[in-house]
Amino acid sequence: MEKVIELKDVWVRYGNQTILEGINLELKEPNGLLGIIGPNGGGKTTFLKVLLGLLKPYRGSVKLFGKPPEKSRELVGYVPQYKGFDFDFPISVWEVVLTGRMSHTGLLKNYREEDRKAAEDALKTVEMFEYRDRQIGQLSGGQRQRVFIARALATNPKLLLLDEPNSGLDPHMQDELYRLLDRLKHKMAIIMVTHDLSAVSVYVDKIACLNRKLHYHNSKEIPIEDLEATYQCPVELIAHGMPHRVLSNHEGNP
Ligand SMILES: Nc1ncnc2c1ncn2[C@@H]1O[C@H](COP(=O)(O)OP(=O)(O)OP(=O)(O)O)[C@@H](O)[C@H]1O
Repeated sequence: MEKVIELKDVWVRYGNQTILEGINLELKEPNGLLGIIGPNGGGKTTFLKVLLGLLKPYRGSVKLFGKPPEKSRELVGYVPQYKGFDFDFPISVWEVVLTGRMSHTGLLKNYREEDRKAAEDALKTVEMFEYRDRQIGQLSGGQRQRVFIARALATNPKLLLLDEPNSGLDPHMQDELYRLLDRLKHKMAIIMVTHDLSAVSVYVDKIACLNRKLHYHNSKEIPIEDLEATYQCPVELIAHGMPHRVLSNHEGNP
């Protein structure tokens, strides 16, 4: 079976600042949830952009499903951070999800029956179909996030990338989000970038830490040295009801 992701010695820089340094990552399983943690500015969003083919490494190779990212776009769903999004922008839930099909249709108004069906299925998957005629600005933060996930699901991706999907959500909404991801991860591979270290310890199947360099051991266990190298400070592990672990560090979690 084709590997979901294969990165070999990937280096990325902005100007003369190196952001990603010698990244190697192999993800073979077609499903499961990988959490990527790391400090602010550590390169997590940059890393996702490399997977999406939006940024080209100056060294190294990137393959998704055996192909370069620009040839595997339709297999990848992306839920970016929407922190700059103007929620007064007049667009309905239905239209947001349909934009997820735009690479298929070209123009939104020309969508076909299969686009309509894909958008409907995606909204049903995230349990938001009954909200399809609402304006996006009329939804709660958790509901919006579900709609954006539906948008990413509208192409039936085999890999779903989420950039801090829990940010700005209250604990109850976060819980619902993680339960949704828990369901989705049986159908696709998911990578979630997050600062929520306690959620990572509970919900993900595997963890990677990123701060310029990526530390990954194809497991949920991260050696304390890797955590300290990533956060560049002493890290304390707190037992939190076996078998989960919660990390405590300078970012104040939990
Ligand atoms: N377009 C850009 N041009 C120049 N530098 C950039 C650009 N985008 C990001 N950077 C820099 O690259 C570094 C990594 O940024 P990135 O957004 O990937 O980090 P991050 O780990 O996602 O951070 P956060 O957790 O705060 O979202 C930062 O120092 C940032 O200032």
